[in-house]
Amino acid sequence: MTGKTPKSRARGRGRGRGRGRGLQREEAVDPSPSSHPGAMETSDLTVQLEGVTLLPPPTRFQKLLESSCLSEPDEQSQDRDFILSQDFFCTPDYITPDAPQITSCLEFDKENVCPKSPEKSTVARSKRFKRGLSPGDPQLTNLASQYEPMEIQLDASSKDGLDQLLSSRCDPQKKSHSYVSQTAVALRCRVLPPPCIKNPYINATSSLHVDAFCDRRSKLSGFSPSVGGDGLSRYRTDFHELEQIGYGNFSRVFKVLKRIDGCLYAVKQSIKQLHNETERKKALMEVQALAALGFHENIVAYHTSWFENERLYIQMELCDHSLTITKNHVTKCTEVLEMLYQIAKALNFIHDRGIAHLDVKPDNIYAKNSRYKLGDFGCATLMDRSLGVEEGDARYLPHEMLNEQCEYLDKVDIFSLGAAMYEILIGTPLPKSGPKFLSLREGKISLLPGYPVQFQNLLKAMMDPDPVRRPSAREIIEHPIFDKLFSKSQSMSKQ
Ligand SMILES: Nc1ncnc2c1ncn2[C@@H]1O[C@H](COP(=O)(O)OP(=O)(O)OP(=O)(O)O)[C@@H](O)[C@H]1O
Ligand SMILES: [Mg+2]
Repeated sequence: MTGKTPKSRARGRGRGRGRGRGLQREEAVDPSPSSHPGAMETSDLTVQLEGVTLLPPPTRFQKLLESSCLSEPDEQSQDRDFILSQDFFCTPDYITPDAPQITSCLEFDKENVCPKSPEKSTVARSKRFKRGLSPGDPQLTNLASQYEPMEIQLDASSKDGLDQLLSSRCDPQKKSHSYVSQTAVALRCRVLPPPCIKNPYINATSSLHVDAFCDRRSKLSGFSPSVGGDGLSRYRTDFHELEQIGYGNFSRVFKVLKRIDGCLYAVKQSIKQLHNETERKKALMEVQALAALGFHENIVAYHTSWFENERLYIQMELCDHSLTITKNHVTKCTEVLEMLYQIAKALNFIHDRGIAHLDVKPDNIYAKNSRYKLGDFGCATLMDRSLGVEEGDARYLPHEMLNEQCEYLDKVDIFSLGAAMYEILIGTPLPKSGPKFLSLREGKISLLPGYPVQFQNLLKAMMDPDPVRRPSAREIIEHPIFDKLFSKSQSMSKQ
């Protein structure tokens, strides 16, 4: 970002608007211009902008303002309103680009104009063009000459499209050089969308999979890992980051405020840059699974995702916290039953759609308004094994998965859910290895005094060494133990 402090940015924006309006009021009181309208504006501008000092000699930019005002008396007041707005000089912080090279190629007259507002300068230039200048105007040529073209490397696939795009505007002699203005690059980013990718979790026969974009897919490589090539960070443009709320082996998760709708979300960001296509494809499996699944009240809701700076960003529903075991952890039996029931419903939903999660554990179960939600689909795969299998956290995996002899991927999730609930009940993290680790995989779980035997038997069945004998997610949610739980909660709500 720029070197501006947030405070200075906020002040700049707030005052700018106020000053613009203030000037209009002053002019309404005394509309008579002085003999030299340009000089009058310069002094007004100095007063209004306080900290921004206009030093002699006048800049080319000022000259442009003055001559424009002299040549167009009827548009004078409109132009002033526009130019004297502080917004003209300062880019709002959320659209200040991260990429420094763009700033350097657009900076001009650092002393008089807020130097870190390249995007606004570009916009302002086009507005001036509409209001008074024609393409052949020497003033415009003068101003444009200050903008150095930037040399960029073009890959073979994008070059064709870009050449077509620019053919009507480029000098044929210059075409042989790869000099392209920044505006053209930004334009290219808008006209050439990223490729469409097939979602492996959606049935191939589905009507959604008419291959409308197959030719585009084959021509363009990658998943546009550098969205933001026009210098804007989508993350910074769309969201205001509030705090980091979690991290895992692969990602950091932030609580963010979405600027356009004012709602809070969680945005998960990959820690490592995903340099090659294989890495990016693998990371995308998570969002593809979430998108293919759609909405379920016990699955963390997925909103959107994108690549930026070679990292994958996933915008999700914000939850309160995960069920990670902490010190002084106490959980009531009814709460654990509720968790088991709700996550079994999530598993039933995904298993019905042929997807296995393969990383069910307390860290990946989130609580929100006393509802429990399954998240982190980073290891999700198809149960028919047509996609690769990547195992999750070994502490919660059954022996058949660790021995890579796994036929029933849905039953892996059942074991993991049983192990996760067991861990929450005993209140201490499960072992990563050793004799205790092995005995748990042999179905030897110690008795839990104070908890109903029926419940303990259910957990034992879920962690059975034989995957076939483990109950399915549907069998779990239909277990009679939940009848008691719900009849109790119903009678409590009637009271
Ligand atoms: N939607 C969310 N709302 C609130 N907190 C979240 C959300 N998503 C993730 N978190 C927090 O961030 C942590 C890390 O997220 P996540 O498990 O998705 O990352 P990961 O790198 O894939 O983890 P792992 O190491 O398990 O593979 C979670 O344990 C949780 O505490
Ligand atoms: Mg996780």
